[in-house]
Amino acid sequence: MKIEELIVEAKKAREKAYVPYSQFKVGAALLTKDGKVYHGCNIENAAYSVTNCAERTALFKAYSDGVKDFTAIAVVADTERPVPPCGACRQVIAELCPSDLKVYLTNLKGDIQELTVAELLPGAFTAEDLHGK
Ligand SMILES: O=c1ccn([C@H]2C[C@H](O)[C@@H](CO)O2)c(=O)[nH]1
Ligand SMILES: [Zn+2]
Repeated sequence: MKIEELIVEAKKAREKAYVPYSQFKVGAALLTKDGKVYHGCNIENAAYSVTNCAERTALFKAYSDGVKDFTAIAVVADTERPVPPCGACRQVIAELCPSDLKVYLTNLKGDIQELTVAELLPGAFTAEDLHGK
């Protein structure tokens, strides 16, 4: 699948966002090694802090289906610059995706920032830190 197609999928995911509090819709599209696409949107809550971001929704959907091998993730929002994932999502992406996985941050104007998971969260806290001696 071409990156442009994955970004179209992220825009479709964005339309499903549940955002009664911020009105800020975000979509994510996670491409698996088998060529399947998992959609994710942000899902807010009256108790604001339990909101789930689009990126984590997509990853958690895939993981809960037992799917763990990905080739790319695209994220889109109506932002001036390509939408930057929050710190929580960067940490979850760093845990569940390989460090060389391609991340495409985009916006509705068509700007695309391509980076790797390693670049998304340099110095991430990892399982090695937890268990290493
Ligand atoms: O990369 C991002 C940034 C923000 N949000 C969501 C969380 C919340 O619902 C809204 C405003 O922060 O946007 C995402 O889903 N992904
Ligand atoms: Zn987030």
